[in-house]
Amino acid sequence: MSLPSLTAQLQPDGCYAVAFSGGLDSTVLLHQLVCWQQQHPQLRVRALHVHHGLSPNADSWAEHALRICQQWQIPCAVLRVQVDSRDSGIEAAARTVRYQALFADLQPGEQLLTAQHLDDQCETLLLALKRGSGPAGLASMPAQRQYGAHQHLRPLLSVSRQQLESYAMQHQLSWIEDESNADVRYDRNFLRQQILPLLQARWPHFSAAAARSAALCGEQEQLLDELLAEQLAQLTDQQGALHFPPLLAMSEARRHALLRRWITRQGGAMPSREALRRITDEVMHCREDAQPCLRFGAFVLRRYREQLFWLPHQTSLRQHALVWHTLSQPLSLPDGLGTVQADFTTCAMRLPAEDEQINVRFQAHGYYHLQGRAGGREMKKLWQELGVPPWQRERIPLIYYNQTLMAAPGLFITREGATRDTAGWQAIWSQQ
Ligand SMILES: Nc1ncnc2c1ncn2[C@@H]1O[C@H](COP(=O)(O)OP(=O)(O)OP(=O)(O)O)[C@@H](O)[C@H]1O
Repeated sequence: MSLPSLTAQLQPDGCYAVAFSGGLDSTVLLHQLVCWQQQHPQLRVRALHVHHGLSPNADSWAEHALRICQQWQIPCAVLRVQVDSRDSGIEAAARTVRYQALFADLQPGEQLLTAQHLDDQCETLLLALKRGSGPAGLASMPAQRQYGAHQHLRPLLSVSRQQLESYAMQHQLSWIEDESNADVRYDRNFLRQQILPLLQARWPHFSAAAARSAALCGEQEQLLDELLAEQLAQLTDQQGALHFPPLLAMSEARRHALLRRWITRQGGAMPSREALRRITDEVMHCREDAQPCLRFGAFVLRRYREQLFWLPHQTSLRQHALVWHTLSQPLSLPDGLGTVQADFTTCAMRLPAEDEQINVRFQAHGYYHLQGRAGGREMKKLWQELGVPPWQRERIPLIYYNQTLMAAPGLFITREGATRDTAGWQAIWSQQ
């Protein structure tokens, strides 16, 4: 079998890492690259095998991958991962960690190749139909996508499994069969073993036609992406918050299209129609002071004033109190909040007295006078004036001397914390 698709998609002087499971598809892909490299010695190819540790055979698969690569004189790395299937099914969890490991191992300028084929694409489309997906889901797998700084290509997407098998026979390739592929309790295997053969027997071009439908859906989605990109950029601020009032004047279709793109850009999964309706009804239309919060897996959607926020699920740090013993050393904050450190080149806050201990807490109540402002205010009012959303108020490090609030780094200094002489410091909060 000749594979024009490979040479059409790849560069003869490119730098490629093949995700090599040792199964039929990736064995054919790797073999083609090895042959192609003989004609184009500048082509750089290596193999990456992910060891999931899920099957008792995982070690022997890794050994097989290494053996084949040694035979073909291709560098091969085995990447060991741990699959945690608590949040999603085992297949989805394995896929997530697999791609994380593969992309993390890529070198600058290297592109990732995976070997999904036409029948995989057809199965993906049928699975998307089963879930009731919209055009983005029905678009199935793109032949090419950008992932961070790297390209991910699927050069065999238009090649059928039967073609791959003939190629493997012709070149006497050996490959491994994952025993779990026979288990029809998995939806994909059920389609592969029991449904697709029936469809193919009746309509031999079914997979190719389904893949064409997927590509057409992908094209529509891309067009919408392009048409909506400018408007989405105008509505989104640098932190990713979405200014939503204009969405309420739009048709439902346009509002949903913008919300979907905003959510996926923030790292969320594609929301259902029902979820989008709830966002409109329960979050955008609710009373301003209602503090709505919708949970989506590991994320929450919140509203503050006229903006929507898509945030990782975060805990309140109200109960935390840390003692800052040595000002010359940065103080590490809990829950990935970074550090606070002292800057003695700026004289903003007074230094603590002998009997005052510096501590950092994450809550404040009561009435305060701030430096540089006339009159005092309730803490709640101060946060409102500063435009700090309620959920952030319990995650901002506050500097206290004993029981008295002195400052919120970068936001304010209280009258008690202000310095009246030339000695002093300021607290800097670094959130990396
Ligand atoms: N253990 C592995 N090590 C390296 N690459 C792998 C491994 N498993 C799968 N791959 C790569 O991913 C491709 C798709 O494999 P498979 O069809 O089993 O994945 P999947 O779980 O259905 O998910 P997806 O198709 O979305 O990646 C393979 O052709 C191969 O390139």
